[in-house]
Amino acid sequence: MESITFGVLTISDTCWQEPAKDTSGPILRQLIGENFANTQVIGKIVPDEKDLIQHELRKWIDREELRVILTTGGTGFAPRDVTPEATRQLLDKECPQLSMYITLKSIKQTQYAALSRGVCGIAGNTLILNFPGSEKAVKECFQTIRELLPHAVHLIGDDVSLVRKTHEEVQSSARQGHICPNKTGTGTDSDRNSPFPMLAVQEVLSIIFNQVQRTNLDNILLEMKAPVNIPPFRASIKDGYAMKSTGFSGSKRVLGYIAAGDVPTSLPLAEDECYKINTGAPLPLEADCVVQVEDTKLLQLDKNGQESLVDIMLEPQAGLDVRPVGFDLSANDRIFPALDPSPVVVKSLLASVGNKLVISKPRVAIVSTGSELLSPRDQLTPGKIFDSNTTMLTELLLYFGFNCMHTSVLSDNFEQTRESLLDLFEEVDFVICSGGVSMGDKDFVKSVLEDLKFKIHCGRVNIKPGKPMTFASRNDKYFFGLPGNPVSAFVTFHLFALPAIRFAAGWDRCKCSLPVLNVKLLNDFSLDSRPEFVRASVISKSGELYASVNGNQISSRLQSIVGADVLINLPARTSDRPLAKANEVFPASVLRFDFISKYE
Ligand SMILES: Nc1nc2c(c(=O)[nH]1)N[C@H]1C(S)=C(S)[C@@H](COP(=O)(O)OP(=O)(O)OC[C@H]3O[C@@H](n4cnc5c(N)ncnc54)[C@H](O)[C@@H]3O)O[C@H]1N2
Ligand code: MOO
Ligand SMILES: [Mg+2]
Repeated sequence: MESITFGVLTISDTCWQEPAKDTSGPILRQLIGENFANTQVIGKIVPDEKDLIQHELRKWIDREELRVILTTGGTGFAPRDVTPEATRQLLDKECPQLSMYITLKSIKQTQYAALSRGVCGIAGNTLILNFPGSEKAVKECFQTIRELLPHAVHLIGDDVSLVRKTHEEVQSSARQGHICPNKTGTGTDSDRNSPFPMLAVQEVLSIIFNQVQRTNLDNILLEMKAPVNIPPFRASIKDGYAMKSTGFSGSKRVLGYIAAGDVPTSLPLAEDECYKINTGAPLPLEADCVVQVEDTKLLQLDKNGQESLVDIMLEPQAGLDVRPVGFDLSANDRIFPALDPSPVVVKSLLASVGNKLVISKPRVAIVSTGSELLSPRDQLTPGKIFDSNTTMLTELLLYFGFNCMHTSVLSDNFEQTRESLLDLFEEVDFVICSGGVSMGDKDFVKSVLEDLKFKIHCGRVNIKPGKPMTFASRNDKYFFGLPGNPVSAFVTFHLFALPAIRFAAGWDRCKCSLPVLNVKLLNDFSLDSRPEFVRASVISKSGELYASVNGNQISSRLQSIVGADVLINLPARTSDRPLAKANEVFPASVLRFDFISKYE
């Protein structure tokens, strides 16, 4: 076991309401970090609610790599103090001597330690210790058990042989450098090549769609019935005059004016009378048609300057320019005639029937890795570059209607990457990471994934750019390791990450990938040994779509996405076909809604 993961659970109504008041949790996390090198710590705050405490404890107990849980708070005599009761129910084995030891040591400091009811025990392969809530108490309790923890953890893991090794490891303050995950420095030539086969694009996509759990939007949306009629009243379609169609054309007295938003009038209406009415306004109960104002003539104004007599110059027909109740959508009909996950469609249709349902979207985090990265707001320093991937990927998510919940920029460091991913996956479903997935000595991403027990379904794809694209998952958590090269990240986001997120959001599989249409090459283009996704602008010439390649396609040159309307899907070079010729037709993936740059 390379490292011990701790969970620190603050149990307190007050801290739940105001997290800033939680000082004991952070102190414990700090003490763990200071005393145990090579460990990860995650923290959480829950109120003094038994089921919420147990929910969080169960989540952590189930995490294979999480071996120690320290709770602080809720161990006293107060009515809301339920931590021991919540904990005890989850234990496979109680460790009363451990809690007694803690109490005996604490009692030397204060007799009030006798009023703490905290329990210690083992659940699965996790050791759980209840500490009191005060800062002083957690410091004392931590000091009491510090020495015991590594042995206890390995005894639980039933691997006593590791106790000594772990003891040195866990006690040593020196951080252990990780040897190159690709072992290229070990001299054994076997590791001079990637162990991951280069998979075809379609194969990667079918793996993705088989792995990613799709939100069943169909059930949610297609089963929804309209709670109201649209329109809820007989509504005028035009600005004009509401009347009885049996009254024929000719002059009619104007009884009043009905604006949109007015309540329908139930006053009697003779055949030679009418109401002035606006579009969207409710018809008077006795009217059955509307003649638009263009088909009338004003004959008279009353002394207040209001219309009093009009000439209806069109023969009125029953139902003319009237939307009957429920005409657009009647109550109990399905709101969605078909599945369309576009937020514009879903949200506006739900709004139209006053439904407040919020369809949650997949939670996504963006991670950029690379010790060379600087924030675009920093000053450039030697050996560094500005991080453009974080901005690009965040903007791409936004462009496609998804939100980025977290962004983080990590240096090329195994532990830091591991800890960050562990924390992020507590909060999100997808991590879209760039960098550190190829053959480099500090390309830790794949080995971190393995360490976190993620299954790497794809470690390389047979495409250019984007070859080292990595897709991994663990239960319902999904990880995309896009290559660090900005254009590789751009292309692989579109080809793999976006379809996966859309699928998780409930999109139909056929709509998840970018739409593909045929384009004609404007100029010759030499083919690569890998199938290539070339950035190109589209010109519509007499109804035909031509694609003009956007300059040098090297995967580091972000400028190639300028004006990129499509990615031309070019085949790999073969001996008898080294060149894609001008006017040849190729499929192209459409990158944006406005994908025609020029009309000629
Ligand atoms: N020996 C081999 N070397 C490389 C191979 C290979 O097969 N054998 N693959 C090449 C290909 S193809 C690609 S793509 C890159 C991808 O490598 P990584 O995913 O490990 O990316 P990094 O090495 O971290 O960075 C690559 C490149 O991109 C720059 N970068 C990284 N992050 C950002 C960012 N956030 N913003 C802007 N630029 C970024 C980084 O500085 C590097 O220049 O591997 C090839 N190598
Ligand atoms: O796969 Mo890389 O993106 O060609 O450089
Ligand atoms: Mg690299």
